[in-house]
Amino acid sequence: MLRLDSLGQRYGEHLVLDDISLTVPDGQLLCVVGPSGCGKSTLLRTVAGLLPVREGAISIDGEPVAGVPERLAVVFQDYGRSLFPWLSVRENVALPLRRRGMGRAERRDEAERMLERVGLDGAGRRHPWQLSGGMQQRVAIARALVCRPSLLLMDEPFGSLDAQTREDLEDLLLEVHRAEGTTIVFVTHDIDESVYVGDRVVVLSAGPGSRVVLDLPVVLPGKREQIGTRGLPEFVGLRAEVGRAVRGSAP
Ligand SMILES: Nc1ncnc2c1ncn2[C@@H]1O[C@H](COP(=O)(O)OP(=O)(O)OP(=O)(O)O)[C@@H](O)[C@H]1O
Repeated sequence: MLRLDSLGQRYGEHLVLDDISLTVPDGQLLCVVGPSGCGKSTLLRTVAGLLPVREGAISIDGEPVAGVPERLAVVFQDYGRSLFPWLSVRENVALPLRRRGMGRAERRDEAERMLERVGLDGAGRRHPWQLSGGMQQRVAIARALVCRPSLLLMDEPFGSLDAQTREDLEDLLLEVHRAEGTTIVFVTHDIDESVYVGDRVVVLSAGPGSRVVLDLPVVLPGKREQIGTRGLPEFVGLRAEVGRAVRGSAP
């Protein structure tokens, strides 16, 4: 469980986040949306231990966050720079397992299992630069999940992909989330995307000093599916509610 208690964050004198309190239960996929510059990435960077906690507290499974937490993985938008071009796809995915002291054969098997999970079985011997952007982001997701993190942070992970690939990866994320049960905090600009992938959507107000202005559970009937789900009256209603909160909080 991830817990934020009255979290505040600033860059020098510039207050970015103010009094953010949230509890994310195990296995939840939480989406965070808000106007540009409101502090979504700052929130993720703080949870990831990349920025010191200035006010309030963060804990993961009851342990206060101080430095980069052990069982945490992060996927950024910029897949092109997140993979090592000189390593094969399989070696990229297996890399985090080295630090765990896992033997070579076991590392290879685990990497192959994750590649299969993200629909890239057979691509293990290729290099990242031989793959499309969408395939590279699948590799980044496989690498993030290979250590079975207790928390996965995703910062606009599909932001630079074309619409079709983006939809494919949203569905892949839902599938992997169902199978692995990982707790995920997913930052996106895209209101539709937040309602489509989220179990819950949190909207931050415009800065300086962003706060939570909406905390909405997403309950949709049936299995999510791109065309059908987005046409449901429940989906349309939730999207409008999130849209109003984002627009209402914009400067
Ligand atoms: N390293 C930094 N030093 C100083 N100010 C920063 C730094 N990083 C971000 N900021 C400022 O903090 C505020 C929040 O930035 P952040 O990137 O967290 O917002 P965001 O909601 O993720 O934005 P976007 O949606 O446009 O990606 C902005 O005003 C930004 O200019």
